[in-house]
Amino acid sequence: MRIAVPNKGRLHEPTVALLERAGLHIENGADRKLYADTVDPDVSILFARAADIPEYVDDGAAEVGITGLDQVHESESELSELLDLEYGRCRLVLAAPEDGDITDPQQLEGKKVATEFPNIAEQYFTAQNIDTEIIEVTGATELTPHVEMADAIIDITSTGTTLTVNRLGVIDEVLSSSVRLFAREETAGNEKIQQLVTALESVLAADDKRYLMMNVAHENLEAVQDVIPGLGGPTVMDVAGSEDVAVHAVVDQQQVFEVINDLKSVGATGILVTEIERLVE
Ligand SMILES: Nc1ncnc2c1ncn2[C@@H]1O[C@H](COP(=O)(O)OP(=O)(O)OP(=O)(O)O)[C@@H](O)[C@H]1O
Ligand SMILES: O=P(O)(O)OC[C@H]1O[C@H](OP(=O)(O)OP(=O)(O)O)[C@H](O)[C@@H]1O
Ligand SMILES: [Mg+2]
Repeated sequence: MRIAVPNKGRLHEPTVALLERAGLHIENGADRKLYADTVDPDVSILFARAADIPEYVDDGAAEVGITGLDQVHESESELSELLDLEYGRCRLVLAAPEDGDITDPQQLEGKKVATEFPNIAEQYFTAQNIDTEIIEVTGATELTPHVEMADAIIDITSTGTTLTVNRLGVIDEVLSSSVRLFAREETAGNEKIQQLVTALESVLAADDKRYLMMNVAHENLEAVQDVIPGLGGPTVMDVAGSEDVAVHAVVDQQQVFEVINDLKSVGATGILVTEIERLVE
């Protein structure tokens, strides 16, 4: 199985880190190398531009791809989404100069819209019966309304800083995006692909969980068990040479603060909180 992964840019590192956590250590990938093996002899990695990855999968050069949903839509290929990997979160928005008159997409009839996403833009305006001229650029789209190249843009925003410093306001949201794992429809059910889905899911499931370990005197055990929400009951183990027991439990990250306070008040001691690599349910 070949996995197409962004070769550079902001999606490269988190994608490699995710695959590593999922157990697919990359073996002989050197800087600028576009192909690498993994510890699994059946899995290799192709490094490609984020925008080209849907094409690699559609053409069969790779069985699965990891890139932004925006890129999958822009490619107009019919691919199956297998998993939302939840990073690279951004929005594709229609934006226009803050001090201009354009406040509604309908006002763009007969006007120019600059974008790195011409297919998405075309679909967006066609669906609303608005006839616009799409101007394709490959970056720095926010400049175009200020040099009379365009009346509005469709571009990515995440923190909103780039729009603000370029005095552009959001008129509409075109697409909400994050990084996805996808495959061709006909191969999506393959065993190896499903194993990859399970491995990546286990990393995502572990992300918002924490592992708690603590010592508890026998007489406090029941109170401690009442306090731990956990995935099923906590694990209770004898501690050699001690009257105490060790209690281990998995809890939601958001609950850790409250649970620790509760545990302390019912007599738990030596409380440890650790991150979890993977959680296979
Ligand atoms: N500001 C952002 N915040 C979050 N995600 C983003 C942002 N910009 C882009 N992305 C996501 O990353 C993907 C890749 O973006 P892009 O192709 O622009 O590469 P890059 O990482 O920005 O590198 P470069 O623009 O230098 O080539 C986009 O398709 C989108 O899914
Ligand atoms: O809302 P913000 O956090 O400011 O992010 C949005 C900016 O990030 C991306 O640009 P990038 O840095 O990838 O440069 P590019 O235009 O060359 O792709 C995107 O094209 C926006 O310009
Ligand atoms: Mg970019």
